[in-house]
Amino acid sequence: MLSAELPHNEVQRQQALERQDLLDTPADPYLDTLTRIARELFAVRTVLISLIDNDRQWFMIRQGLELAETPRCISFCAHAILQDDALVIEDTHLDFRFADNPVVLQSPFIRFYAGQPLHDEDGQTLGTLCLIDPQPRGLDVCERRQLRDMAQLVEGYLRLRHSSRQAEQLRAALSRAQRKAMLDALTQLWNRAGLLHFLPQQQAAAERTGLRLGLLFCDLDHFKQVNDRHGHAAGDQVLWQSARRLSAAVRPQDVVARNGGEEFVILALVHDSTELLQIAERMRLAIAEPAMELDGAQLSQTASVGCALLAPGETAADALERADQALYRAKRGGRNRCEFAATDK
Ligand SMILES: Nc1nc2c(ncn2[C@@H]2O[C@H](COP(=O)(O)OP(=O)(O)OP(=O)(O)O)[C@@H](O)[C@H]2O)c(=O)[nH]1
Repeated sequence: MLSAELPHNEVQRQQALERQDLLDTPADPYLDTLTRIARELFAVRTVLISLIDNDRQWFMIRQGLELAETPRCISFCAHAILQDDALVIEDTHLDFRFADNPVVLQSPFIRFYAGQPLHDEDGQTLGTLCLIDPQPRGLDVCERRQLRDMAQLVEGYLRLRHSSRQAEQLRAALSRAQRKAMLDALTQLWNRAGLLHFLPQQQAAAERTGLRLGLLFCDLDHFKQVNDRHGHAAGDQVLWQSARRLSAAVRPQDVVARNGGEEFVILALVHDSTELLQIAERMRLAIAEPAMELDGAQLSQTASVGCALLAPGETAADALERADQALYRAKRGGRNRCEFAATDK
């Protein structure tokens, strides 16, 4: 195996990566969508947005791969960033640089790789948009152009995101180390610590804007059976897909967290209970349809949702508790349904 050399401008490249503040960030619903389309368009097992950090490659977005990062020394993308255009390996077994790479010899058994370098506005290479498959194959001229075009969309989106106010606020509020500690490794959503961090911020935003803070608890139904019947890895895949679907079902400024196990909590600013229940229903439907994909097989999954509006004078902890009780009612009432915790306030 041949590890990639460092780019001649590695120091500036790392600085650019730090400046963009892309490492250890939660999954982004728009990039999720784009890479999902790429996966279907190119009919490959895995699509990644991979960022090349000092000693690791970190997957900012991943479709069809469980790993969150790998050491840089075995990274294909570390080779790809040395090129101007895509690095395409049609069959890793025939390439001395990769034939005995652990990710070729073991899971995910990479045979085909195509990585299009991603540049920032100053031309620094941050990482790649890459396609991976366990079968050898090529990329024709048209597919190479499509990959280039998609990478351009990713680059454009990252630039816009970088300059957006939201990113500014996130950066101001959290250091990278803090943010990393608040991310759930399996789903790339905020974890419970993240949820508790954002709760007072969302509460303050509600007061500032005159909106109400809605709290939604979403729990997958009979999830234990998924693990029991299909195995823990399949359960993890269902959690991953559920996380993506829930993120896509709400607005980017809403907070989506994994509260633990198979329970998700969403914080959303809304006008009233009608709007909150619409979001709850959207979340329920997002899990139910279409069926979850499990390595070719399909699995029906439903979720129950309990929601509450933070009442005037109420603590966020009490409102969370009421939303949790509403979830309990939804479960008791037959599951695959939404319940709202009414108050007289
Ligand atoms: N695969 C996987 N399973 C998990 C994870 N965290 C928790 N679980 C499983 O989630 C299941 C939750 O089971 P229960 O609390 O009984 O709930 P349930 O089967 O979903 O039933 P209801 O919530 O009552 O509809 C347990 O089997 C846990 O082992 C995880 O990270 N990965």
